[in-house]
Amino acid sequence: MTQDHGTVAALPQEKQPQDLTLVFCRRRTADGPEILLGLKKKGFGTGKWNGFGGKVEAGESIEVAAKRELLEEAGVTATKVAKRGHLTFVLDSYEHIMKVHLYEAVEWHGEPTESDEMAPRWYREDALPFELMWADDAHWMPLFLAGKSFEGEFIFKPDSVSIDTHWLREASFE
Ligand SMILES: Nc1nc2c([nH]c(=O)n2[C@H]2C[C@H](O)[C@@H](COP(=O)(O)OP(=O)(O)OP(=O)(O)O)O2)c(=O)[nH]1
Repeated sequence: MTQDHGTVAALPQEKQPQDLTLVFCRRRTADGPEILLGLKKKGFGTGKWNGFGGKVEAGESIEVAAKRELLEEAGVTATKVAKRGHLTFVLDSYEHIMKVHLYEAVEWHGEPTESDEMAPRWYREDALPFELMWADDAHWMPLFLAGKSFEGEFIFKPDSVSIDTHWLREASFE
């Protein structure tokens, strides 16, 4: 099935969408730009390096949820975030269709601190551990690091690890 934006497969009808957030902080150093990742210690995606985020709670705006998860998981307070991505993930191992709202923390403060969910660490942006991250990240992270905004859809193989089909394009969220 083909849709107007190039979708390569029909989404499974039996799954309901669920909104989640994902936030990245960046900093400039003498060695070049760095991005804050966290090693997920428990729950979905344990053992992977990722930005900080989680499920949007009932009655909560997506942006408020993004800031809350960053504070809960990394001890960092974002006073200004900018939406940079809208990604749909479909995995056999997850009961919902994931609608991940991806943000860059434009203004933030606080020293990243380990929580019970994530162990934070700064990575040079030219040396990211893609082999220890979700498979889709290698597709869209170059756009993120280049300052672009984007949307896309990733349908995983039955192993929930590798990607079966996907589309990705630049987008605007202003
Ligand atoms: N980079 C990347 N992030 C992903 C992918 N799939 C995926 O769920 N995420 C992100 C979105 C969320 O930030 C996080 C999953 O949320 P979570 O299960 O930790 O949510 P939560 O904190 O509310 O969890 P919990 O306390 O209720 O267990 O992982 C992916 O393929 N790539």
